[in-house]
Formats: sequence, structure tokens, C-alpha cells
Amino acid sequence: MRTERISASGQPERRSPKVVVGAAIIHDGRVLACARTAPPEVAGMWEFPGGKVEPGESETAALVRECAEELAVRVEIGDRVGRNVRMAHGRSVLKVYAARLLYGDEPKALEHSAMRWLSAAELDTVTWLPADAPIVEALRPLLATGR
Ligand SMILES: Nc1nc2c([nH]c(=O)n2[C@H]2C[C@H](O)[C@@H](COP(=O)(O)OP(=O)(O)OP(=O)(O)O)O2)c(=O)[nH]1
Repeated sequence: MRTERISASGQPERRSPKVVVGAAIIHDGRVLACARTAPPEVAGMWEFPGGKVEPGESETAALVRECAEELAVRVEIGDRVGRNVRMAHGRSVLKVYAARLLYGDEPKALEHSAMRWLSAAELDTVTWLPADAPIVEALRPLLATGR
């Protein structure tokens, strides 16, 4: 996806939106949801661990790095979950991938205020960031249905 803006010369300029990747870490039929600490307007809302892809970095490498930084876990990245979600008036795009924990690693909330493992029936028990809504719906059939 590309966005267009007008440069100083008055000509349209094309640039790619910034990519934010999220990891839907699934374990025993539940997905790991994490509560943001900042900025204040979204603090306490829930997201998939992840962050911005750095220049020259692959989306998979960004996810592996973010999961290590935020949760101190090693992960294997799998298939995409849901569609690309445009954010910030098209200036960025959210892409979520399924992931699984490696080597028995257990997530630690190093940068989040809380973490929860949610089954399909529990997905609506937290307030997700608005952009995550279509991802959460796509995730539902991939999780266990009961408690
Ligand atoms: N990680 C993550 N970010 C999300 C999700 N949904 C959603 O709208 N976002 C937004 C929140 C932020 O505006 C942006 C991610 O930025 P971030 O600040 O977490 O990225 P980052 O870890 O690379 O941090 P930094 O470079 O700003 O320090 O994407 C989601 O499920 N996971």
C-alpha cells in the first residue's frame, strides 16, 4: 500500500506507510494479550506484542526482536492473521502474524502493565486497540472455544 502527498515542488510524492507488526502468540489454544503503558490515551488498552519495523529489517525479524525486548521470549513466526489494517490516516499499517513460543520460554511483561492468555470465549473481555478489531475477529476461529 502506498500513500501520496504533495512535495515542496508541488509534485505528488509517493512513500510507503510505516509497518507495525504484531505477534499473535498462541499457546494451548489461547492468545497472549498485552496491556499498553503509553501513550496516556491508549494506556491500559490491549494489543499484540510488537512494534515498528526498522529500516532494512524484515517483518519476521522485527517480530522476533520485539518479542525478545518486550517479553524475553524466543518465538517462531507463522502465518499472517487477518488483513493489513491502515492506521494514522494511512501513514502506518498494522500486520499481525501467528507465533509460537520456543524452548519452553515463558513471557515476562517487561514493557506492558499486564498480560493475559485469552481463549476465543475470552477475547472480548479486554479492550483492544481499535485497529486490532478485525485481527481479533480473524483470530477467533484459530483458538479454543471454551475456557
Ligand atoms: N505492537 C502493537 N502496536 C499496535 C497494535 N495495534 C495498534 O494500533 N498498534 C499501534 C500502537 C502504536 O501507535 C503503534 C506501535 O508503536 P510502538 O510505539 O509500540 O512501536 P515500537 O515498539 O517500535 O516503539 P518506538 O519505536 O515508538 O519506541 O501501533 C498492536 O496490536 N500491537
